[in-house]
Amino acid sequence: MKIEVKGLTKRYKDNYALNNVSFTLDGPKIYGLLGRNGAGKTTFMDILSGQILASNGKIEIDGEEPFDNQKLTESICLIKEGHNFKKDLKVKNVLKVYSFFYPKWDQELADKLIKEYNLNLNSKVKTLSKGMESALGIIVGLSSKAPITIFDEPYIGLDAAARKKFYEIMLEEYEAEKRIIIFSTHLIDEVSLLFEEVLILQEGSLVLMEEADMLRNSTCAVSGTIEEVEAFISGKEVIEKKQLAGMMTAYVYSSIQEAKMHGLNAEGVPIQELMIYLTERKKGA
Ligand SMILES: Nc1ncnc2c1ncn2[C@@H]1O[C@H](COP(=O)(O)OP(=O)(O)OP(=O)(O)O)[C@@H](O)[C@H]1O
Repeated sequence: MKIEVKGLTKRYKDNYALNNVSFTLDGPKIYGLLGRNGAGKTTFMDILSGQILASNGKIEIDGEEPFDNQKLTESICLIKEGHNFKKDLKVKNVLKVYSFFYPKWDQELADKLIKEYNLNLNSKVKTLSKGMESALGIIVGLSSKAPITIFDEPYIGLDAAARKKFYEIMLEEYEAEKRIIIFSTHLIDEVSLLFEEVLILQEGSLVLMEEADMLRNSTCAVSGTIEEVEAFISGKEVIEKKQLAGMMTAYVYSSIQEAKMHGLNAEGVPIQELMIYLTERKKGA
């Protein structure tokens, strides 16, 4: 499916949650949607999933707008942190409701994940712990097999092992059947290796949209003595530099290969650092 975002604007009184944002997500990929608090990520995902209307501009999914369009929303599954399910429903009934709604629902996968996450089908949602409720959201999101699956901080309360399991299963399922997965999170370092393309929002504007591999190849973390590193980064765009005991590490726009040719230690820059740098720079601009 193709998602075209055209001049998308959402205004709450004088506050622009999204301000004339345009981009296209073309085809199945795992997209990382990143940004600081209040950047407009949830607003974008709510408009995309047909839950709220834009103030101006629009989103078209294969040429159709999602708001009030049930046929289209059967292809979109949005899982948010908490607040996904009616509290009085039992787990098995939650699964039933979603299995009716999503035409490509995969019951076998749902059954497998219920076991993986140790959920009791007869428990009511209101009796689940935060982590268990998040697990149920993850189960619904993955089992929906919706061609556009959106996870908005889906794992509040889930421990590190349970999150790792989620990433593994998500990747397995994605490899088995590709779809558009939009993943928004503040735990960027944990999950960034899964991203194929990264979008960064800041104060309602898009500040970066780039293939993750391209980002990894065009930036690097170099370390060595202060003199060596200073000489290498001179004239280059520097993201950040730190000194410790006569040594320096700098995050810089340059390839790992180039840094290594200068005899420096070099590795990739964490996408989280890049996000902080780009959003700070935008603020100060
Ligand atoms: N219903 C609303 N009424 C008024 N303002 C809103 C509403 N929803 C969002 N906003 C404002 O729009 C801006 C963007 O909010 P949004 O929730 O989209 O950001 P976010 O990037 O998802 O943030 P976070 O990472 O903190 O979840 C914020 O300034 C927020 O206060």
